[in-house]
Formats: sequence, structure tokens, C-alpha cells
Amino acid sequence: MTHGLDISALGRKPGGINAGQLQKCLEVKSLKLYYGEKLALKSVDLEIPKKCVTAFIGPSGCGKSTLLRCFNRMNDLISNVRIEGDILLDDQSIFDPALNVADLRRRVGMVFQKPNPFPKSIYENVAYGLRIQGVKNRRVVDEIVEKSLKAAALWDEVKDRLHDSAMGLSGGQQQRLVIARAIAIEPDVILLDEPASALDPLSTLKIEELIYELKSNYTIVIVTHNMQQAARVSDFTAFMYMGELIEFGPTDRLFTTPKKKQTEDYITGRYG
Ligand SMILES: Nc1ncnc2c1ncn2[C@@H]1O[C@H](COP(=O)(O)OP(=O)(O)OP(=O)(O)O)[C@@H](O)[C@H]1O
Repeated sequence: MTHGLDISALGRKPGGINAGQLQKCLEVKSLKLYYGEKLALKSVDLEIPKKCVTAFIGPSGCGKSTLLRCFNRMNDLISNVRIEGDILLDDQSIFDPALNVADLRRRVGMVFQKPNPFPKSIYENVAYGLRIQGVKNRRVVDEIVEKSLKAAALWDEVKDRLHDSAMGLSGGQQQRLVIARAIAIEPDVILLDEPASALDPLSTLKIEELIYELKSNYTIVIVTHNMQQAARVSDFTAFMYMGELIEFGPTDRLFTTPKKKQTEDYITGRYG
């Protein structure tokens, strides 16, 4: 019998998940990833449910970001990477030669640790993906920019300075802008790689609240070093260790009664 954490004091949001109604969004099948000779993901199997928040936790170097980057084939951009196994998005392999990678990246958006707005206005940052898609109608772009900034909980703070540079925003605002930019092109999935680790506590709280709001429309996968954050925001948690997926399950269950000794050791702070 393993012992976990009392997560009741962490300010976890109410509202459980109904496992019976869950549909899978992403399915990882026997996934191995090599950087040159080094095996960084050791045959991972995992199903990520739709419109839920799934957190990847584990000690530094365990492969969390590597796995996250697989979902929109960001690892294609790194030389020397070899992948075996498969990942299905809505039952279609993301490695299918017929699949358009640009379209995959539109459907699976990504937000990084360090906010990366473009050196353009707030408005143009959000409109960027629409411009690439050839959307020219000014009214349509205006509407989507407003809707996306509202969905990213930034509208009220920027509505009077949409044409100012995005670089003048605070770090937390920039991160919400980047999320608005991702939302504007209507993705199915939003990948967040340590989205709050460069932010102060108040901005972190806003991002956590935003993640909670976003899951009603999007499937969210978040990598975090911060176990309290995983416990607060996620419905499901995957614990990884040295390239292996050790345990996956509902966050409440994984934190309170982990099934594996390694999970227990990690969440109770015995290593990592
Ligand atoms: N571009 C790369 N080339 C070679 N090895 C890499 C590369 N990126 C990551 N690795 C290695 O793969 C392993 C997994 O790294 P990854 O960044 O996915 O772990 P992580 O769990 O996200 O770590 P952290 O929490 O520190 O970001 C590590 O041993 C890392 O050194």
C-alpha cells in the first residue's frame, strides 16, 4: 500500500470528471524516441482524454517535454531524432504521410515556458495565424481577435491599446497573449510546456484559472515541474521517470493513493 499527498488544501478546483463520458483525443502507442543513440522515451502508451487537462510530471530530464513535443511533431525540427511507435489524433496517425504537418500544428497549438510574442502589436499577434490562413475580412479578424483575447482573459486589460506593441506587456500578459494567439486559429489541443514557471505568483494564478476555463473547449496537456500546480489544475496526471511512463490516472487518485512506489516517492518529495 502506497501513501500519497493530502491535496485538499491546495485550492483544487471543484468539479470532477465523469470517466464514463470521456472520449480519447490523443493516443500514444508504444512510442519510442531516440536522440541519436540515446533512448529518451522508452515505449510509452497513453490515452489523453478530450476536453480535460492532463499534466505530465516527473524529475528533470525524464522526457516530459520530449513527449509533449511529439504531439505536434516539433521534434521533426531537431536533427538526429528517430521515432518508433505511433500517435493518433482523433484516430488518425500524426505520422501519416498524407497528413499536412502545418495543419497538424494548427490543430495542436503550443505555448512555451518563456512567453514568445512577436515584435508586433497586440492585435497583430492574435491576428497572425488568420493572416497566414488568408483571412482578409477586417470585421472577421476584429471579431476573432476580440473573442480570443476574451477567452485568454486578457481583453479587459488590453482593449484600449490593441495597437500598442506586445513587447510592452508584462510577462504574465504576454503569456496570455500567446495563448490568445493559439486560440485564434481554433486548435483542438493546446500544449503548455511549463507555461507559468517564468511568472510571478499572481500571474501564475491567472494562468491556472485560465487553464481551468479553457478545458471546456480544448484538450489541454501541460508539462509542469510544480506538483501543486499539477494537482490544482489537472484532471489526469502522468508521472514519468527516466523516459518511462510510470503511472497515469485521475489526478485525485494518483496524488492521494499512488499505485507505484516511484510515484509515491516523487510526489512526497523523496526524490526529484
Ligand atoms: N535536442 C536534444 N538532443 C539530445 N538530447 C536531448 C534533447 N532534448 C532533450 N534531450 C534529452 O532527453 C532527455 C529528456 O529531456 P526532456 O527535456 O524531454 O526532459 P524533461 O522531463 O522535459 O526535463 P525538464 O523538466 O528539465 O525540462 C534528457 O536526458 C535530455 O538531456
